[in-house]
Amino acid sequence: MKCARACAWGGGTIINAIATGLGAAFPISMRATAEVCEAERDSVSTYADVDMGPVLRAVALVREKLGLGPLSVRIEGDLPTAGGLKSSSATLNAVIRAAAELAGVKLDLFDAARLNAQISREVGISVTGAFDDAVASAVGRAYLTDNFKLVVIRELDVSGRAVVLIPPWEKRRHKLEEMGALAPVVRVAVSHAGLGMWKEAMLINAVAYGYALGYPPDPLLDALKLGAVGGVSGTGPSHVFVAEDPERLAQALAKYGKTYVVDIPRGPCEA
Ligand SMILES: Nc1ncnc2c1ncn2[C@@H]1O[C@H](COP(=O)(O)OP(=O)(O)OP(=O)(O)O)[C@@H](O)[C@H]1O
Ligand SMILES: O=C(O)C1=C[C@@H](O)[C@@H](O)[C@H](O)C1
Repeated sequence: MKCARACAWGGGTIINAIATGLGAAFPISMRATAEVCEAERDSVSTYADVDMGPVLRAVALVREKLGLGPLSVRIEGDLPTAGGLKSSSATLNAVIRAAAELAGVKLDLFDAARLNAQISREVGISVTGAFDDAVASAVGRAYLTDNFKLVVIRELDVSGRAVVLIPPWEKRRHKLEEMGALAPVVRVAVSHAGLGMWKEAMLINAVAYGYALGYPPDPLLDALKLGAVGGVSGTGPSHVFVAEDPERLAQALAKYGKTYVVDIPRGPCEA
């Protein structure tokens, strides 16, 4: 039986696309790796404690699109599935890249992300398709994207290191009406990102979505006081901050939950 392996990055939010359809994300150096093998029937195993229904449906769609038979998929990695860290985008990117190799299909990383967005909408693991997350995860760079048109608007120059905070708060992704109500503010973030001003965009986004989703503002305020930028990632509860002195910030935020210092990759994940 032939097998292939590929990996993809998790990520953090600059602008959550749920309110406007336009979003931006950057990669973080936590990954999901997929080993995909020809098999007698579809199966998926993973390191994560997640509902396997959506990923199984996604694998069936990936192999249909690539003209493959049944697949056994094993997902490994260090990317937490706490919510907000783009674990579904990374998992699906890793599966798509490995399956494409198995099928002998040359798939450009942006096209892999497009397929990811189409499938993630179809199986219901994202609202907009999360093309912003999928591109950052596959290409390993930060971009502003239009998730409905599946186009990249521009690259954003995000580099250095980041702090991931995973607080013990429940997910609030069902608050679609609240997120939509903040669209006028999120459009201001999009205007800034369009000019390359991603730090301003990230702060406006964090304040808007933090408010709409009702997360406590304390981690964001503490991070701002220490000169970092960031806030809630996606719909949370994870928060992500880009910081000059990430060790100091991680220490300051440890009272809110688990913290990790991560790199911001500058290229695709290599398995
Ligand atoms: N590490 C993983 N291994 C296998 N399947 C996964 C993994 N992460 C996500 N999935 C699949 O995607 C579905 C949605 O997961 P989840 O909502 O936690 O994604 P997420 O990307 O972490 O969330 P967010 O969009 O908030 O960052 C899961 O039910 C599962 O089917
Ligand atoms: O479900 C979605 O469409 C999205 C979820 C979050 O990750 C967002 O950050 C992303 O921009 C869009």
